[in-house]
Amino acid sequence: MRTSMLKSIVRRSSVPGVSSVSRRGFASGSAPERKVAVLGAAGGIGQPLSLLMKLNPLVSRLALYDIAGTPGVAADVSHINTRSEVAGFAGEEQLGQALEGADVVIIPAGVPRKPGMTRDDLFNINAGIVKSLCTAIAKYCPHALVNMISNPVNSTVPIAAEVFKKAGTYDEKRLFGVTTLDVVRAKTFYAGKARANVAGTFLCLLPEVNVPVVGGHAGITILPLFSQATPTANLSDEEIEALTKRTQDGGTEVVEAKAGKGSATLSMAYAGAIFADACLKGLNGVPDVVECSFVQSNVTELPFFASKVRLGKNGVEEVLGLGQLTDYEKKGLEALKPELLSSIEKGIKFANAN
Ligand SMILES: NC(=O)c1ccc[n+]([C@@H]2O[C@H](COP(=O)([O-])OP(=O)(O)OC[C@H]3O[C@@H](n4cnc5c(N)ncnc54)[C@H](O)[C@@H]3O)[C@@H](O)[C@H]2O)c1
Ligand SMILES: O=C(O)C[C@H](O)C(=O)O
Repeated sequence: MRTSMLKSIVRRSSVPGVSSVSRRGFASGSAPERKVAVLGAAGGIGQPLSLLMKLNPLVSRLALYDIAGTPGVAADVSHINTRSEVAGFAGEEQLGQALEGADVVIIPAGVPRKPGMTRDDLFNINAGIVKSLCTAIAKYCPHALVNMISNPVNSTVPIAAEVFKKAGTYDEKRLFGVTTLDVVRAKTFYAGKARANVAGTFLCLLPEVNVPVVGGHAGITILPLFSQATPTANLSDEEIEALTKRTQDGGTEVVEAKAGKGSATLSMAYAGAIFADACLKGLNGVPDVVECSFVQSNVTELPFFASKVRLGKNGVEEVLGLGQLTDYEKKGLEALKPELLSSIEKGIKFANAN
């Protein structure tokens, strides 16, 4: 009775990008056991992200960790009648337990921006938080796929890589900077201009919008490739420029609208849930799972770079190239490199100095 009820709820789940796996071949009952840990689970992103991961039929165990507040979040989320068992962990002494056996660790821990700040202004606080969390990941779940959300992503991912290298656990295939929100924004803004269907549905015959976003995750380092957007649309240079700028400034648009009460949380939770779902699908052997992510890369001369990545049973299966760029995009690519490199180097230096 309980199992059939649960299956029907999972089938009915309508979170875009989350329920599709059960549609694509894994009945909830046959999906492998997967533990997901959310670090920073009591925060603005952490809470809705925990909810979305609870709705994901691919998750069998959900560990919610924060410095405080997680028992309440876990109790609340655990009453939702979906597959996963939920446990809350609060305080450093419980971090190991939260991480043990995790297949995917999602990190939205750290302070958000206020108006007037850049993401790099968060470095001083968030670098230390990420470093200590990654030290624990190296100890308790060295093979987990790590989805880094904490800003500045352009630096926190290199910090994580250095921590894992020092611990002897680094596997470049398992470390991801989550840039999915840039893609989500680019799709939304493009669909508005191109009058396309913003997200695929069963009932709509129009193709779903897709826009690759490459580079990094801050200001001009965010480079949407609207020349590769699908479905194609006949947009003017001015329209492409405006779309590019709006995508690059999407985070700031939310920070200013929230007027001191933080940055994007709900859209980020949605984006984080899509990316974690893609990681789980890859681990489970679903073919052709491709998402943009900030990973160790040879696509440019920079050691880390966001581009399309094929996900598989070991994490990154293939880092895909940039494809054909327009002159405008080539200019954007060259312009972003110095800033992105300096953020990467700042992260590496921090991890090795402290
Ligand atoms: N990658 C992206 O696209 C993206 C998008 C939005 C926000 N962010 C970033 O995500 C981070 C979190 O944003 P938010 O709005 O959820 O902030 P928030 O302040 O609402 O929540 C952060 C949570 O992290 C927790 N935390 C702090 N130190 C911790 C530690 N050592 N271990 C575990 N948890 C800890 C806090 O207790 C809090 O609950 C920020 O750095 C923000 O800039 C990234
Ligand atoms: O803008 C921020 O500070 C948060 C996040 O990186 C975003 O893009 O919304």
